[in-house]
Amino acid sequence: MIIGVPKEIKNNENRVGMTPGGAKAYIRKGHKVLVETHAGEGSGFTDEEYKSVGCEIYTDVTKLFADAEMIVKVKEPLASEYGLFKEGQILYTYLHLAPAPELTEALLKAKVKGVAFETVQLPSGELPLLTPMSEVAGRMSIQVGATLLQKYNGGLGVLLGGVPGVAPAEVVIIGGGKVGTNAAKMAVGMGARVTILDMSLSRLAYLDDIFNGRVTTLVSNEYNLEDSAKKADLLVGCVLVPGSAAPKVVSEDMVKQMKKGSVIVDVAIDQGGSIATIDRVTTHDNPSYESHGVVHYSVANMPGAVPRTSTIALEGSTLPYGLQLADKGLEQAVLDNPALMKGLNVYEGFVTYKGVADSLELPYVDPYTLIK
Ligand SMILES: NC(=O)C1=CN([C@@H]2O[C@H](COP(=O)(O)OP(=O)(O)OC[C@H]3O[C@@H](n4cnc5c(N)ncnc54)[C@H](O)[C@@H]3O)[C@@H](O)[C@H]2O)C=CC1
Ligand SMILES: CC(=O)C(=O)O
Repeated sequence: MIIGVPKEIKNNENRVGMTPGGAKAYIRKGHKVLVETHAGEGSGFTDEEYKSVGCEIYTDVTKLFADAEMIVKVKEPLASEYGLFKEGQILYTYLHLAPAPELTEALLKAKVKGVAFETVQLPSGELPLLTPMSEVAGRMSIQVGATLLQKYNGGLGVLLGGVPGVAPAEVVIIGGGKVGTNAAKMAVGMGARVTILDMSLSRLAYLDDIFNGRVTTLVSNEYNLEDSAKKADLLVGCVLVPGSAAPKVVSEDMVKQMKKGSVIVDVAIDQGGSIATIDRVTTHDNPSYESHGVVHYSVANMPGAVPRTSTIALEGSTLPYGLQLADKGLEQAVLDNPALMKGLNVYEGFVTYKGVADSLELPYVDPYTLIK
C-alpha cells in the first residue's frame, strides 16, 4: 500500500503521524511511505532520517494526498485539507467528529474511510490509541494549571504544594480515567490536596486503592460537583463518553461560585468541552481566557506541546493497527479485528459510529452492513 504522512498544520502541532522507525516497519512489509518535507522536524526527525529508511520525501502536499492510498496523521484535518482527500482513501488519525459537523460533512462528501484513533476500543472498554495522549495531557494539565495559577497569568497566586505553614492548593479532577489518573499523580507529587470525581464507583475504588489515601474520591453528582468547584483552586475537566460529545458536568452557575483567579483546564475540549463556560477551543499561542473571574484553558492538542515524547508514545500504540490496515486493506483488517472496526467513524459517505451520528443528528449505518 502507498502511505502518505503529511506535516501537521494545526497551531503549534509538532507531532508527526510516523517516525522513521515506524516507516521502516511499513517498508519492511513491502509498503511505500511518502513523507512531506519537514513533517518530522518538530518531533526531532529529519528528512534525511526518513530517506535513510527508504521513504520518499514530497515537497507538494497535494501530490502526496493524490498519490497515497492511506494517510497517517495525528490531528483531525483542518479546512485547508478538506479538498485534498480522494474517494476510498483511508484516513488514520484522531478525528473527534462528535463536536465537528463541518469536518464530518467534508469527510462524508469526500467518501473517505476514516479510522479515528480515539474510538478504537478493546473488548475491555479500553481505548488503546487514546491512552498514550491522555497520559501526556493528564500530566500536562497540572503543570499548565500550576503556571496559570501564578498571579501574572491571571491566577490566584498560589503554589500547588504550599509551603510549611501555608496550606497547599485544592485540585479537583472530574473524570478519573486515564487523564484524571495521570493528573492526580502529578498533583499528588507536587503536594496539592486532590479530589477526584467520577460516575463509576469501581473506578473510584481503584483510584482509592492505588493512591492509598493520598486523594479523596467522590461520586460525581450535582451536589458534589458544586461543592468541589467552590473549593477548587485548579479544576481539571476530563470526562469521556467514547466517541460522543462530552457531557457538561460543570454548569455556568457552578463556575460563577468558583474563587476569582481559580483555574479550569478542560482537557475534554477535544470532544466539545465538559464545562459550560468553555465557549471556544484555544491554541498553544493564546491558550487561556477569563470568564466569571476564572481562568479557562481549552487547548485541544495539549500533547502537541511536547512533541518528541508524544510522537514516540503515540506511535507505540498506533503502529500495530496501522500495519494491519496496510497489510490487509481496511475491509479485511476491520473484519478481522473488532477493536479496529470500532475506530471506523465514516465509510464511503456514511457515518458508521453511533456516538458521532447521535451527537450530530445524522443517520447511523452499522459498518457490518457495508463491509462483509
Ligand atoms: N485536550 C487534549 O489535548 C487531549 C484531550 N483528551 C481527552 O480527554 C478526555 C478524557 O480522556 P480519558 O481520560 O482517556 O478517558 P477515560 O475513558 O479513560 O476516562 C473518562 C472518565 O470519565 C468518566 N465519566 C464519564 N462521564 C462522567 C460524568 N458525567 N461525571 C464524572 N465522570 C464521568 C468515566 O467514568 C471515565 O472514568 C477525552 O475527551 C480525551 O479525548 C485526551 C488527550 C489529549
Ligand atoms: C487526543 C488528542 O486529540 C490529541 O492528542 O491531540
